[in-house]
Amino acid sequence: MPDASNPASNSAPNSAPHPETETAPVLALTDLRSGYGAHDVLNGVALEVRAAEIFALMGKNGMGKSTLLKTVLGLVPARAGDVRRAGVSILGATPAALVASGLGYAPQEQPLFVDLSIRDNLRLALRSDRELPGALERVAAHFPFFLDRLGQKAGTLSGGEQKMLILSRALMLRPRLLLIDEISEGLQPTVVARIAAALRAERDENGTAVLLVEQNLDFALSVADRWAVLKLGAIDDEGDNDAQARDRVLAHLKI
Ligand SMILES: Nc1ncnc2c1ncn2[C@@H]1O[C@H](COP(=O)(O)OP(=O)(O)OP(=O)(O)O)[C@@H](O)[C@H]1O
Repeated sequence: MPDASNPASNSAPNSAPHPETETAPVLALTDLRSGYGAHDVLNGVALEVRAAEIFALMGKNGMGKSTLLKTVLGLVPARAGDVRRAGVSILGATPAALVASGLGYAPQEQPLFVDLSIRDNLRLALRSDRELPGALERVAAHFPFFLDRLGQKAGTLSGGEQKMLILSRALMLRPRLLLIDEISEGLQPTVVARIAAALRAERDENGTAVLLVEQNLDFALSVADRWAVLKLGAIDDEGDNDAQARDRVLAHLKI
């Protein structure tokens, strides 16, 4: 039974990437609507993430950013619209199919097993221990210090190290598109800078696309190629990460 909160849980690090068409975006949302009970949260979101780009999604608290990621993953059911991954609709796809399509997810909630070691937290995302050496190689490329501490319990890691472990677990599965929910929350600047460096390297060296939900504007604009602001469940503004980006985003985030 795959773990629905972690679509990476049923995958192999070397699974073949989803066939990308030359023209289709890595992720395309059209008129996406979802919510909880009688409460509509997403009110018709249209968004495209392209190959090998980091796309930052920002917005004030409660505007629906996490709900958008969860709707892409099917954890919150879409009420209307479409979610297309490399041109193919993934609405209603199983967690295993989402992983096979190249999706990875680093959720905002701490999804680690605190009483298990770093090694076991990584192993749980793999189908077989045979895949562990390749997966650890991938982890070491970004956060080599984990290799010396594989036996340490995840619950004894610092907050920043736990975030790096969550990111490592998602990246070791070699996603084509990684969804990341507020990874910088509560972290000190040096840790945020390490995570930023890992994301840039992942994009530049492996062509991985990232949809980054963030409140930290400086971090988001230090890595993003493009950005959008979500307001009341719809995209209010979007653009390239150019000289005007910071002022434009700030204008939307002002109270
Ligand atoms: N499981 C749930 N059941 C009912 N309502 C929910 C649930 N999860 C979120 N909501 C509501 O949906 C709205 C959007 O929440 P969401 O977490 O997507 O916003 P967000 O933009 O990610 O906010 P934040 O930046 O504070 O995390 C909020 O009003 C929130 O209270």
